[in-house]
Amino acid sequence: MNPFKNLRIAICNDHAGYELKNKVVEYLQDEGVKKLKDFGAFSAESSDYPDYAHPMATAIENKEFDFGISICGSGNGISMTLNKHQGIRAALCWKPEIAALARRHNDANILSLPARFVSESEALDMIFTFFSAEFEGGRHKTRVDKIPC
Ligand SMILES: O=C(CO)[C@H](O)[C@H](O)[C@H](O)COP(=O)(O)O
Repeated sequence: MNPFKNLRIAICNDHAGYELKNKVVEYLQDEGVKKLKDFGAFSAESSDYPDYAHPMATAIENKEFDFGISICGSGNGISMTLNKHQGIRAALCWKPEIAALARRHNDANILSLPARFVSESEALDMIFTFFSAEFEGGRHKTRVDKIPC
């Protein structure tokens, strides 16, 4: 089953995530994703992740996209920025099991990847796993509903 064909996915990165982002874009296009928008950065020159993360988060909050993928060196700075937005649950993941749980238990709407700590194939595995998993609801919904402050 192709988990991407009905999805509108946004992607953002900083310089540290630029190379991996290009591989991810190629992968998603090959898989026939319904809609894909790259919010930048568009080069490996030093840049500031909030400049790309905030516009992507706003577009997801405005329902222009179903999900996002964010990539920086450690994955932390970009996740911290995205999670300032009320409608965003960005999950920093480093192995497929955690990516699946981010969807199943946390209803994450952004998969955040640490480009300097995962290989391309690990990243693509996580992407496939994340988008193949579904939120389980139930007790997890009760908890997720308590997150906003
Ligand atoms: O913000 C980060 C850490 O949370 C990202 O990993 C950045 O990509 C990283 O800090 C960039 O570091 P650099 O030394 O400016 O390349």
